Amino acid sequence: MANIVKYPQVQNKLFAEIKGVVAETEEEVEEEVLHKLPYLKAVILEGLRRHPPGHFLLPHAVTQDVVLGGRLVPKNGIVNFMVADLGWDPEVWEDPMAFKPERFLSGGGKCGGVEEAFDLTGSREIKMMPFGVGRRICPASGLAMLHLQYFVANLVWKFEWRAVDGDDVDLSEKPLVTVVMKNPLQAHLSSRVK
Ligand code: HEM
Repeated sequence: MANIVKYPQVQNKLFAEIKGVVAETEEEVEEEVLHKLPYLKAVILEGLRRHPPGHFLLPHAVTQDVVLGGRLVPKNGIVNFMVADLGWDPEVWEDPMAFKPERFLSGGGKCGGVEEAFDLTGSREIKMMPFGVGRRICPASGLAMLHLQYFVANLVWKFEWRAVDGDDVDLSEKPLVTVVMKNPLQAHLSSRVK
């Protein structure tokens, strides 16, 4: 939501996309239409890439000696995966620190591709892993994606979000159990409901 407030063009594009599939009189964006909103999904994916709630996975361990990139990880050795850094790798992502949902849409840049084809589970390739990958992937990743899409769609459908005058939204992060905003988002909301 902070990026949506910071970049009004993202919010306008999102609102226009929702308006294209939801009748103006509808109070709610229903779950059934979420699959018709590729830009919404791209915004959520970009949020998870740029600001993954966990900068590390749960610690994993190897059950036998493994050589990874020329280095030995000994049996029972603990491996930590640097989730945030993976999503910010300039070798993989063009202009990685910028918030550009278009990169998840067809032809949207170095990591572009048809949005539906983006492999969040990492079963084909791993470009980011906000939910982990493989056997220990977050079992609620589908539920989390559904809720993120549903809530963001409805928050933008029902309210116009504007930054507080003179306030450049500060995206600095603070690590707690998950990573949160260092300075919580402040915004002016106006109801769009007529
Ligand atoms: C945006 C929301 C969420 C994110 C980014 C997220 C991310 C993650 C990550 C990175 C892991 C560790 C994976 C690994 O170590 O390989 C994990 C594990 C887990 N998550 Fe989530 N999660 C989210 C929401 C949820 C929700 C809503 C639930 C429960 C309803 C949940 C339940 C779990 C459980 C039970 C595990 C442990 C799985 C295991 O160790 O086998 N997560 N999650």
